[in-house]
Amino acid sequence: MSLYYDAVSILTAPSTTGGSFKSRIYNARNIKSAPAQIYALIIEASKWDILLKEVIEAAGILKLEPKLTPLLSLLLVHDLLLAKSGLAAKSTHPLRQTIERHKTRLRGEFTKARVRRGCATIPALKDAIAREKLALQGAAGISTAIYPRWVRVNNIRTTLEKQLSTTFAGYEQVSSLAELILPKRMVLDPHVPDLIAVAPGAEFTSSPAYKNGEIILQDKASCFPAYLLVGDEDEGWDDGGGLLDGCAAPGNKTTHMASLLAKQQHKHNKGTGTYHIFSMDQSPIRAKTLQKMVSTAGADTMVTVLPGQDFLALDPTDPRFENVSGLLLDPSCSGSGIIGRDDVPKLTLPESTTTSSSSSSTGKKRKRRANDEDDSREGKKSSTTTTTTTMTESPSATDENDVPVTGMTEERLIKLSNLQTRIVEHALSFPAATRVTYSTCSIHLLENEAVVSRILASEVARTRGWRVLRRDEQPVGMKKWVHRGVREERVVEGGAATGGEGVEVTLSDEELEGCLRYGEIKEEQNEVEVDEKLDEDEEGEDEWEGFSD
Ligand SMILES: C[S@@+](CC[C@H](N)C(=O)[O-])C[C@H]1O[C@@H](n2cnc3c(N)ncnc32)[C@H](O)[C@@H]1O
Repeated sequence: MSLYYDAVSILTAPSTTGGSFKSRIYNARNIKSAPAQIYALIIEASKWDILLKEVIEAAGILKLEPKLTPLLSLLLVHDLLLAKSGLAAKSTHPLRQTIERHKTRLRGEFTKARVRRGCATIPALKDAIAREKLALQGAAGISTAIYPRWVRVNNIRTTLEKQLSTTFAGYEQVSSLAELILPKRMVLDPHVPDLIAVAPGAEFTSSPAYKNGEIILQDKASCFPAYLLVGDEDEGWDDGGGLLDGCAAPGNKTTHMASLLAKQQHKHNKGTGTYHIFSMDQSPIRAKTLQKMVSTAGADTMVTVLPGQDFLALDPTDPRFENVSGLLLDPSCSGSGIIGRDDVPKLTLPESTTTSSSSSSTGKKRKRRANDEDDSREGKKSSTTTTTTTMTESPSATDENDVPVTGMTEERLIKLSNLQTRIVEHALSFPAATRVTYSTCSIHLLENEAVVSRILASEVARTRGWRVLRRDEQPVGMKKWVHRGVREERVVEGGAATGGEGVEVTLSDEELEGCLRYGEIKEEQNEVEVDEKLDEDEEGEDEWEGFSD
């Protein structure tokens, strides 16, 4: 039974720990059950919450069983009615017996709720509930479209055109993220090729395209580094050198690089062996996930995974790397940019005689920056930021991040910044390197622009003539991106991390243009203008566009 108590403890813990919802579970110290099991239970229960509330209230079990809390009852009833293997508890456990005393009633109410919605099957019912939830959120003024689900088409296995006529066949193409409030709508991203935004609740993990690696769920910000490095099919990577991903697990950016290369190769009729990618992670466990993702994406022939390899221990003069000309570095960071992603499910709970209804079960949402307006609508904005810098020689989240932000102090940020700087400096020393991207999912200047500034001042950068890539040299979609580097730390109100305020960098305007920030941005239709206009507009009101994995 600890599964249900563990899930309750995760959902009711104060949100001071930061990180994505998944990382909070994996980093929780007080749980006994498998983190994956807790995660799956909460995510699944959150998809059904409004129906479960209806069933539990109609069955009246909270009045009959005073030991059950609304949240506990919702999780238990979910498993009783919907989990393939039923309740995860011994038949003698008192909590299981409490629920099972009412199983006939609960099942009866569940059937009535299904029939009321005219659904013959459970999948049809699931769809109906997803639509009801979206409509309810819309009615409450919560724009779910601000947290779209991002789907990247994998050019190794398929094409955008094929996916539009299969996976997205029933989808209506709309032009702004705000219109994703209704299901079965999609936006083709104007910045990153082959990237599609859909409504946040959209489920793809059981689709053939997802299982076959034709589509990959990867947030927009996490797509910047590979695109900046590899570029478009017409003006992209053409120096024939190899690529290297130094901090690669779970593999989103490695597989994105492979996809971009595959597109270029198809277009120019080159064989898939033309380019090669070395991909590594110092964690042997995470490297297994990396290898799995590479294989699922069909990139085995393009990518060599070096499991458990510390990038800093890699010898740049090793003959294997003599042609490596592009390196992508996405090292461990504070993860502060994903702290506000609000991906902790908020469950609508059943009413008991003593408990008020529809309470949000989960921790508080992180506040936005002090100077943001309109904080009143829950989920309106988040402070998610990924910064990517591309450097040239005369360079994400899901669970990409592996450092919990718990107790993040300035001292800790400086340590991370030191390590990040060492990692990028090491990349700059590869003999054939001409381009390097560095990215974090941190909002802190210390981990972003300050790292760039330190790298530029390093000996290797000065002797080798490294500089930051100018905006006019960036791939087409990235030139249009509005948010660029900043000189001063942005103050984040109420954030768990405090470090870095007061820190400044002296990067030139041109160098800041090479640092792309992901965060609150303007509506996309304003971004198709010329660069100068975009710069002017940047000062204006901004709209949240998505979040990073
Ligand atoms: C933010 S995650 C990378 C996410 C990945 N780029 C993606 O897009 O899926 C950082 C990874 O860097 C790895 N890492 C940190 N320092 C490293 C080093 N010195 N050498 C190799 N891997 C390292 C960590 O184990 C972690 O898996």
